[in-house]
Amino acid sequence: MNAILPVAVEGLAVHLGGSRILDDVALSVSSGESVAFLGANGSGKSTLVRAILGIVPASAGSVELFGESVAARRSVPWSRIGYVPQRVTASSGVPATALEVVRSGLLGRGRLWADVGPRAKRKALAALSAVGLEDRARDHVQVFSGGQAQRVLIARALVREPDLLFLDEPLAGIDRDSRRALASILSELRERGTTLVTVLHEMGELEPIVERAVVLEGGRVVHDGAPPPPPPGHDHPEHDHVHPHDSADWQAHHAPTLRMDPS
Ligand SMILES: Nc1ncnc2c1ncn2[C@@H]1O[C@H](COP(=O)(O)OP(=O)(O)OP(=O)(O)O)[C@@H](O)[C@H]1O
Repeated sequence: MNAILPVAVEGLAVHLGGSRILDDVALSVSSGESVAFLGANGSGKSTLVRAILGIVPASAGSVELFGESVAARRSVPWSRIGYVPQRVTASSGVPATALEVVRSGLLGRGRLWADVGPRAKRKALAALSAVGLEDRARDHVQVFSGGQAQRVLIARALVREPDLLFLDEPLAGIDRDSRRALASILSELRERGTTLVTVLHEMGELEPIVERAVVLEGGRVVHDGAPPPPPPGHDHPEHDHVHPHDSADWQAHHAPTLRMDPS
C-alpha cells in the first residue's frame, strides 16, 4: 500500500502577468523529509510554494497535499500545514502583540475545534517560548527587529503543530544568532518527524538539516537529489564546529520542548 505523500506535484505550470513562471514541474515530498527549493533570484521558488499551497492558480498540472487536490481547497487538511511566508512584517500597521499574532495561527476556516480562551493562550505562549520570545509576548510586533518578527511568524506556524511546514527564505535578513536559532528549531522539528519544505538562496546554517535539494532554473526543475556542495571557499566554518543546539545564547535557557499542547 502506498503511503499518502504530504506533497505530490505533477506537470505543474503557472502563468502570471502573461509570463510562464513555472513549467512542467514534478516532485513529491515524503513524510518526514526535509527538502530545500534552491535557485537564483526569480527562478520560481516562491511561486512554486505558493502554487503548492493554492495561493496562485495552476494553469496546468496538479498539486496534492496529503492526497487531496489543492484545487478542491475544502478537502485539504489545512490544520496539518504551516506556512511562513517570505519576510513580511508580522502585522500590517495594526498594533498587535506577539501573543496576538501567534494566537491568530489557531484561527482558520474549517477549524471547528478552533482553540479559544486560556488553552489558546497557553499554546501561543509555548510557541513563543519555542522561538525564544516568551518574555516579549505582550510587546507590539511593530517594535521588533527583523529577526524577532521572523520568529513571531515561525511561532504562528508552529502553534498549529503542523505535520508539514513550508518556510520561504527564512534566513533572509536575520543575524547569525537568529539563523542558528532557526536551524536549532528546525532540527528539533525534524527529529519529531515534521516534513519540511524550505525555500533558500543558499543553505547556510540550514545545511545540516537539508537532505534533498530541488533546484529551479527559469521555472523548471534542473536538479532533484543530494544537496549541491557549498561553493568553493565557502565552507561555513561556524557550523562545521557548532551543533545548532549549542548555538545562540537564548537556546540555552529556552532549549524548549516544541510540544505546543499544554495538556
Ligand atoms: N504576481 C506576479 N505577476 C507577474 N510576475 C510574477 C508574479 N509573481 C512572481 N512573478 C515573477 O515570477 C518570477 C519568479 O518569481 P519568484 O518570486 O517565484 O522567484 P524566486 O525564485 O522565489 O525569487 P527570489 O529568490 O528573488 O525570491 C519572477 O520573474 C517574478 O518577477
